[in-house]
Amino acid sequence: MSAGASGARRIDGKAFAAGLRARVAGQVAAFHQQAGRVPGLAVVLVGEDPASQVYVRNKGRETVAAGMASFEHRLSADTPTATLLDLIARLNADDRVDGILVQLPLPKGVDEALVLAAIDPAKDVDGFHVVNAGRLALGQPGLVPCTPLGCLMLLEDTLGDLAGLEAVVIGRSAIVGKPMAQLLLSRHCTVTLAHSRTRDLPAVCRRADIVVAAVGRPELVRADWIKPGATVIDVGINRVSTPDGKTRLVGDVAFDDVEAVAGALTPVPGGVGPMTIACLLANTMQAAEARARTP
Ligand SMILES: Nc1nc(=O)c2c([nH]1)NC[C@@H]1CN(c3ccc(C(=O)N[C@@H](CCC(=O)O)C(=O)O)cc3)C=[N+]21
Ligand SMILES: [Mg+2]
Repeated sequence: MSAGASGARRIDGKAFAAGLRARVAGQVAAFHQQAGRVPGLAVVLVGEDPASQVYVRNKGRETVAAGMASFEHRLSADTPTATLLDLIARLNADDRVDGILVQLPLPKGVDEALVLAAIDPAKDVDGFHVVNAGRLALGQPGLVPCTPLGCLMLLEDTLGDLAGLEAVVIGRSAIVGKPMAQLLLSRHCTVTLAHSRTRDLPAVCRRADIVVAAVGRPELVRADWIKPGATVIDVGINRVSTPDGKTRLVGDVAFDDVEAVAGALTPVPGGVGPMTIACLLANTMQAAEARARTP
């Protein structure tokens, strides 16, 4: 193979997500038959962050495409925490609503922890509530955060059984890194959760059969960090400026270099991002079925 030639399989998250959304759409149709209603997802957007507006629009479109009901609530950036808590209480009580997602980050001045704690854990399709985080930590069934769940699906589709593999997760956020580590542990990986204070991160990564990068640092992970043949999952979505004055999306992984060494890796875009939204729909379906069982 010539220098720089690609050795890695490109993991097609976009295609996998389309398949998952189609399977969810089938479950929605069956649920509609049995329950006489469709699952519903409420998305709450506070403020006018342009990236958040794009995500929320995409979520709404894909929710409807899967046959579910979509409820969007847009509030101004200066909305008091109490008003938001009031809305959450109404959504908790609304039987048409199976899933509630409050788009993060919330504007400064809103008490994020208080808002997330107010969501009924049975409707917490983001899996951010302490009850669902605790269930995941204890290995109990519950709602699992969408991004790490999507990463796990791609890993199992690529590698099959993950038992015994060395996994290094870079980034310890409550939304991705920590739940990712818990999920890999549940699949019997040997898990290292690395972060900004980790000593010799390249050497730690070189042990890994699986690297999940979730730090938000453009192209941090280089080719010489990767054991030949390893599977690399790139959670980063970084918008960077190019010399010609435009912007483009890059991940936390130096894709072109790592592609020559890795066994398989996800691109950005078209990797983990589409899986996040597909898993949100899957979680909403799961919440609807659980609520239908225990009204
Ligand atoms: N409560 C909450 N839950 C979230 O799940 C949540 C959130 N807040 N806040 C923002 C982040 C970000 N996020 C993404 C979802 C889809 C793509 C996605 O589909 N990306 C595409 C294209 C991206 C583009 O072109 O801009 C891709 O990677 O191929 C990206 C990012 C969900 N988030
Ligand atoms: Mg960190």
